[in-house]
Amino acid sequence: MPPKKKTSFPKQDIRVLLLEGISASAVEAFRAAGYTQIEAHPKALPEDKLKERIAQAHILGIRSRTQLTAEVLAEARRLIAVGCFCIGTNQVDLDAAELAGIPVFNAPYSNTRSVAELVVAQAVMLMRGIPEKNAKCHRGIWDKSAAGSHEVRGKTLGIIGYGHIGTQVGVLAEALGMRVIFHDIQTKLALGNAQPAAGLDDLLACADVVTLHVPETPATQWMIDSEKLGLMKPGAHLINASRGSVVVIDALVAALGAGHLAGAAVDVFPVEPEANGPGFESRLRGFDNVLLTPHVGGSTLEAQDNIGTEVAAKLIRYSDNGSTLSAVNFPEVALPEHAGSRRFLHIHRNVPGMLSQVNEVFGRHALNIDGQFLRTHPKVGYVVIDVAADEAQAAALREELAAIPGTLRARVLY
Ligand SMILES: NC(=O)C1=CN([C@@H]2O[C@H](COP(=O)(O)OP(=O)(O)OC[C@H]3O[C@@H](n4cnc5c(N)ncnc54)[C@H](O)[C@@H]3O)[C@@H](O)[C@H]2O)C=CC1
Ligand SMILES: O=C(O)C(=O)COP(=O)(O)O
Repeated sequence: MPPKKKTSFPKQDIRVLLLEGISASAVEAFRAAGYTQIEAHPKALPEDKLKERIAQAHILGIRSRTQLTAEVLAEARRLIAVGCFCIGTNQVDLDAAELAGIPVFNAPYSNTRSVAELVVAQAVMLMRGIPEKNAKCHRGIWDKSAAGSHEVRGKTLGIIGYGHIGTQVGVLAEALGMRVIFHDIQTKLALGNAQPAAGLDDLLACADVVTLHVPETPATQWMIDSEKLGLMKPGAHLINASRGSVVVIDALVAALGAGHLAGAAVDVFPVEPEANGPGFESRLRGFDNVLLTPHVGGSTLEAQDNIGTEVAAKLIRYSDNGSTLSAVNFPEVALPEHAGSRRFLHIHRNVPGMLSQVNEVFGRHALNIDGQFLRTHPKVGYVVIDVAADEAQAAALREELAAIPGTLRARVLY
């Protein structure tokens, strides 16, 4: 018996393009779900190549490096969904993707713990002056001394951005005996004994170690500049594993150069190299008291394996079933299975009269609707209709749905 046809064209024609060394667990998940055309690249693609390849892809997987601008998305004529195999989605023009009818998914928690573990370890290393001592040992210099070296126990950790990662960092830091204060733009439930700071400036003035866990937004861009660094306690440490655009590097260089800060750990940079190998430039290079890491906060095998499975599952569910639950830019529809009926997906501009035009199409064919699910965002609507239609009717219906003015995408699943 031929396999049940789930999509408007056979699964073996759906092209999945995975960039930036996405875990093999994602490839396995797609294969297990019957997808055969999976192309996986170990690196990001340069923009011209990306435009060329995105034009052919139906499903695209990226990490934090690939910039999906409106210009790049304009080439994505066949693309049905994007998976960010990471937490941040700032690398995607989410509005442009939505207006093109493309839902974007991510893995909001899969690498949270990996980042938190690294940050807590960095806090310990910085407070002990280990980066400098390590560098000296490598140069053959023995510098056994307690000067400037402190336990973290009893010291204050200031967390800016008390979300998933920030709270985990706080819990782990308290286990080491640190006093935790935080600043967030939203009111947050404080875990353990953590306390909200009176404000950002207050946090900066009180903390021995400041760690950043905000997303990249217009408000967080260059948020830590020379003025904010100047508010930090003399001899304090800064950790940035959020986004490179949050800290003004020249200001950090000045604060370290002047000895105002005792050290820093930086995992993310305003400009990051496209690929592994030589080519990393930063004014922070050469400071013995600065821990530099190549954006590896979330790069553990455990996290990458989980992310591969999680985001692939969301993409497969959307491709097979139409569910957009947990999409970051799209009307969210949680859909039941639809055995016995064909499923039509209609993504459209959210303008008056759209639903009645969609229903008219089914009315013309005198078909009963088994189920209908609608969610809208201000600019985009997503309606899913289950109907017992035969193959020929389904093809005709899809054409008619696609012809409704304002349609962004029309697909049939069964
Ligand atoms: N270095 C790495 O490899 C990784 C970096 N990240 C970065 O970490 C960021 C945070 O991740 P999560 O904790 O999962 O995000 P989240 O969304 O759970 O938490 C972010 C928190 O920041 C707060 N916030 C937003 N704007 C703010 C502002 N202007 N001032 C103060 N607080 C503000 C939010 O209200 C929220 O509570 C991600 O957006 C990503 O950029 C995430 C994973 C790995
Ligand atoms: O999850 C995130 O937001 C990260 O920054 C990790 O990005 P990556 O998958 O390592 O490119």
